Amino acid sequence: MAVYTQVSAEALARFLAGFEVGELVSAKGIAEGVENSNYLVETTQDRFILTLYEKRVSAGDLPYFLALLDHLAATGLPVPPAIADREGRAIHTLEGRPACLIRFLPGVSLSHPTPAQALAAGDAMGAMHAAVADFDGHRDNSMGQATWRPLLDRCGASLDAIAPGLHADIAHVLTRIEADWPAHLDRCAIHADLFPDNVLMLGDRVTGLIDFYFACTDLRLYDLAVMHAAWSFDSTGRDHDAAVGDALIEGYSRHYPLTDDERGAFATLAAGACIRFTLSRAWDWLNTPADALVTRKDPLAFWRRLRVYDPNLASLLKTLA
Ligand SMILES: Nc1ncnc2c1ncn2[C@@H]1O[C@H](COP(=O)(O)OP(=O)(O)OP(=O)(O)O)[C@@H](O)[C@H]1O
Ligand SMILES: N[C@@H](CCO)C(=O)O
Repeated sequence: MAVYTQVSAEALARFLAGFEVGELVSAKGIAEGVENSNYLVETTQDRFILTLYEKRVSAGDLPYFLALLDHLAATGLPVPPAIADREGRAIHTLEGRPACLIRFLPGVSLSHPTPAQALAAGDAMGAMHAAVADFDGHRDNSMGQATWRPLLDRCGASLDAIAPGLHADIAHVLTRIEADWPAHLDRCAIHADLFPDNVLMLGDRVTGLIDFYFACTDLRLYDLAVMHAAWSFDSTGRDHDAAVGDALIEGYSRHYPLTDDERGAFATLAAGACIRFTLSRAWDWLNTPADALVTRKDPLAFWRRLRVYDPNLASLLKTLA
């Protein structure tokens, strides 16, 4: 589960007293997620999400994330803005961590999206990219393509404890991706982590896009490639559901039809997404104490997806053959 920082009832009641949100009724740690500590907070007026930002979110980036959320919310997209306190401040410190009180959105995140749900989610991503056309915030991608080689080096030979030969295999694939990376494609503010657990839905309707804490300026189509890799496989990365992947692209294409150039680059972008999540998960796998209150995610689940995005290369790798 992801509650790294415990918040006492007393500290939470004091914190909420600074807002016009009513009195604390209950607070529960939320099990989902690996990055930040999240609580579902109920007051006499409403429900909220309290997020305490942990390892990968730096306090200095919060103004960018909150400005992006405000911008998207103002265009009518279902994203949760942070609530300002009586003095107009949305960014706080609680139990020593940067913290925000966030509007609660209805809906549930799906474990097994259908093509109809993927169509709606792809459409929502397209609408989000259209909505940032006049957003002037900028943030470099702290987990972007240029960071993968240094992260691979930091993980080092320990990767072979996850699967023998993994370090050499990732290095090999990364060399190919670096050579083919389509850096000339359009850039804009992207979500960069729009997994099924970051999309809330009711039936086939998107009711929330959440967890913008990797948002950054990067290739627009890389966002769709991350989504494709995250949505159209089972949790082990072995089974690919092409209908879900196609539906995502179809929904997205209502806003931005893919050009031939973009179609040609898509597999490289998706293979890049596989590397990004293999490496971040591997880093966590190797560096999270076994008794931590968080479920480590399997790095190989993203690595296996390469069999779909680059079957020829995958067949040459010791860890995938
Ligand atoms: N604004 C919101 N409205 C309703 N539920 C929310 C909201 N924000 C977060 N949640 C709930 O909290 C869970 C964890 O939130 P979130 O995905 O932001 O955590 P995280 O640790 O950053 O996760 P990740 O591992 O995906 O990066 C979500 O799956 C969802 O159930
Ligand atoms: N969505 C990511 C966690 C954020 O880096 C994963 O599933 O690995």
